[in-house]
Amino acid sequence: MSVLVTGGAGYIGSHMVLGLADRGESVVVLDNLVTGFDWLVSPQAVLVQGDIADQALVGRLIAEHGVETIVHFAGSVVVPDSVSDPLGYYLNNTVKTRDLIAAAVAGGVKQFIFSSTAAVYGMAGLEPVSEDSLLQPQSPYGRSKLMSEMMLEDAAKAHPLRYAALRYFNVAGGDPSGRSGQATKGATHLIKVAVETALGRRAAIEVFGDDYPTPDGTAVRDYIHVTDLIAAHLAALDHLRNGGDSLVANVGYGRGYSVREVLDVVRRVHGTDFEIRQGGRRPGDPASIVANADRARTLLGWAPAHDDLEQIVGHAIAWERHLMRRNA
Ligand SMILES: NC(=O)c1ccc[n+]([C@@H]2O[C@H](COP(=O)([O-])OP(=O)(O)OC[C@H]3O[C@@H](n4cnc5c(N)ncnc54)[C@H](O)[C@@H]3O)[C@@H](O)[C@H]2O)c1
Ligand SMILES: O=c1ccn([C@@H]2O[C@H](COP(=O)(O)OP(=O)(O)O[C@H]3O[C@H](CO)[C@H](O)[C@H](O)[C@H]3O)[C@@H](O)[C@H]2O)c(=O)[nH]1
Repeated sequence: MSVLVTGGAGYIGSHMVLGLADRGESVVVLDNLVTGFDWLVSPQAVLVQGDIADQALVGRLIAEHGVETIVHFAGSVVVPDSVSDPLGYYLNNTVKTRDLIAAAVAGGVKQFIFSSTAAVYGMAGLEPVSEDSLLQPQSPYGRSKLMSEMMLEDAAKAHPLRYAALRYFNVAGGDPSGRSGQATKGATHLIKVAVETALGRRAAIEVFGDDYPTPDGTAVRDYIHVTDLIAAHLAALDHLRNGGDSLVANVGYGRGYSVREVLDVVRRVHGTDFEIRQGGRRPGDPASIVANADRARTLLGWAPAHDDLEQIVGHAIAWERHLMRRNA
């Protein structure tokens, strides 16, 4: 009995592989290595290089490894890129997820855990959003993920498949013992870019927009430590294995930080100043998104252990130093 992790060579997926392996689970990773890295995959897992849309391959992996659960991270993840290449995002995130779900149903997979996103809410306002808040994605990325949620909901009604769609807020940081982190080339995520700038790998960081209706005018997000996010996946896996119902759940801390506040924390934790340039708004960006994650806490028993922006940034810095030594 194995767990199939798609996108397991990527940032978040590689942490899931570690979380599963640490529990003694048998893990198969399917990843086409478009943005992932084979060296990020724990040697305790089997890595298969291939595409999630290859239904014959997925069917073979399910049969050969006795896969009962698929945890689906593979996808395209950059909000502004989805604005310039919507059809590419709908193909990789929606059409190919449909193929993967079809292979899961055909192969008799029992449980499916899906990487959804806070981007499904869109213009959320400053109040924390719960799962039944208005779904109004502002970007093709958010829409591509919402459509995947809808497909899962319908497939689960028609077939013996139960699922958890976890809506992640902004994931950051790295494995506390330094085994994985974000290695994405040309990364666009705020904490990764800020840490690269603090370590002198970029000349400056640009703040996208200072005229949002937020306390300091810069956009507000709910940053969650990747290890806490993985704990929510492991809790969702246990919930489904124990016969629990399908669910959609937010995974965030319920506390928002503005871009300026995040940059202050990076400066403080790293102990140096770096150049910050003020720029205009980035297409597809909502002003603020903060989670109400009561459902994950009550239904899954999820209890975060790293809810501390300084710790998140500290782990991101430690990982970045590791990458610099590795590439030296
Ligand atoms: N990073 C965040 O803050 C965040 C927030 C919400 C949701 N998510 C979701 O989490 C998931 C993982 O994101 P990440 O930050 O680890 O990104 P990532 O780019 O590091 O990981 C994605 C992985 O999927 C692989 N992949 C992409 N398309 C594939 C395909 N067609 N077939 C096989 N493999 C493929 C890539 O090679 C990569 O290893 C994504 O679905 C993303 O939408 C991320
Ligand atoms: O160099 C930068 C990078 C980012 N930002 C700002 O920082 C905030 C956070 O941006 P990120 O790119 O780090 O993250 P997003 O909120 O755009 O999106 C991330 O979180 C979402 C969920 O909230 C999605 O799921 C998505 O996959 C993931 O990339 C945004 O206001 C952005 O404009 C900057 O000002 N400068």
